[in-house]
Amino acid sequence: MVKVLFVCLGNICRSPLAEAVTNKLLSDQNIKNWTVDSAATSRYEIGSSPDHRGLRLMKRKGLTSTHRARQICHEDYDNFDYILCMDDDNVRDVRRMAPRKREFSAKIELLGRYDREGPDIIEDPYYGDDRDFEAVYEQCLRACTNFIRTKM
Ligand SMILES: N#Cc1ccccc1-c1cc(NCCCN2CCCCC2)c2ccccc2n1
Repeated sequence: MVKVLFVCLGNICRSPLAEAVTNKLLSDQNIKNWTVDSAATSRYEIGSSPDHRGLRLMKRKGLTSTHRARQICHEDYDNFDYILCMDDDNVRDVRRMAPRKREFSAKIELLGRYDREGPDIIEDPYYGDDRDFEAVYEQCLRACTNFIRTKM
């Protein structure tokens, strides 16, 4: 049983895409006992569906998402084994928002570190276009594929 939380700034572009990619990879490999979720460091888009550009890309790739944006909370730090962030600002904010009083189980890492062919950082495509969302998808596909392989 692996429990992984993907995190980005608004939880409508990068992290719900990483969540959808991971769910598809697990389903295609008939791996059942994983928990996959995503969250935001900010409160910008709480309750929002994934960005329409991301939903369009998911449809093209045969992915689905019913996710609604939520902000990371203290329970996440013990409910998940891994909190995988998209960029260094996310890592900084996730560390800053962690519960102070106690140790917690989640390992906070950059998702891109699992992408051997690309950069460690998965850039925010919010002010970008479909090509930027495609680039985020390709990085997530490689990184999530390797993440699953190393945690099986
Ligand atoms: N901030 C930044 C930023 C900087 C560089 C590149 C992208 C972004 C950026 C901006 C967003 N919303 C616009 C600003 C939101 N308002 C900012 C001031 C407080 C009230 C809210 C995003 C929303 C969802 C997901 C990712 C986003 N990413």
